[in-house]
Amino acid sequence: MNAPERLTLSGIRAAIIDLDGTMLHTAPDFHVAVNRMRADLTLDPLDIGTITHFVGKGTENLMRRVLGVDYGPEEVERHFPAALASYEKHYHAINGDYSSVYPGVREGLEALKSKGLRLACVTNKPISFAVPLLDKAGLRPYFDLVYGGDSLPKKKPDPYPLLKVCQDFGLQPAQVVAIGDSSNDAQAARAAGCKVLNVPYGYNHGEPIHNVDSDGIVSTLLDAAHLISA
Ligand SMILES: O=C(O)COP(=O)(O)O
Ligand SMILES: [Mg+2]
Repeated sequence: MNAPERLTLSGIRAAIIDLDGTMLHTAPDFHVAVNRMRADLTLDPLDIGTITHFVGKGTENLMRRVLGVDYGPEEVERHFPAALASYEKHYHAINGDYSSVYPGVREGLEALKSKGLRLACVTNKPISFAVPLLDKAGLRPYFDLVYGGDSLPKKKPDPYPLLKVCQDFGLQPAQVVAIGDSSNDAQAARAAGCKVLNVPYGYNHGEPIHNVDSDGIVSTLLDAAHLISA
């Protein structure tokens, strides 16, 4: 990995930006919705740190992990449909109410746009959660494309969503940089042949982001924009 101060990425025409843990601090939304679901199932609440470590691989995975705290694999599957229905209802009801936009996000998106880059948001969050959240935060207008975890046949860390964006934009993967907070984003980008930058402030499954193979760690999206040129 290059030292951030010497890192530059040139020949970049588009950026693919992750949502949870990269643009928005959504952990408090997950915390509220998961615990309302758990209350419906007469389960005790979990602390925010435990829930946050389970975020990143989509809603179905999150449900299995938060049920797995109490149940073995068979019981998890038995309770899964009720848990998912309850969680979706509660998440929709509070989506964005407890979230905040991280510092440097708006400025970073502005800077990337002013460099002439096209922007896509690729998240493992379901699309029916992702678009209203981006709208509420005022970030939706920056993006030419938004793909959720259920928009395409495969989700990150599979490279498919990133390759789909490259194809949609008519660009080679080497002309595209992915920016995200987790190993999912980095693995998807590496497998697609895209460049990748990580931010250190998000949710990397409770693991240090420094162990993830990327082209560099940037402290904000604005710092990322400063390193990128067309
Ligand atoms: O909802 C998730 O599992 C994480 O979503 P992300 O891909 O935006 O980090
Ligand atoms: Mg993320």
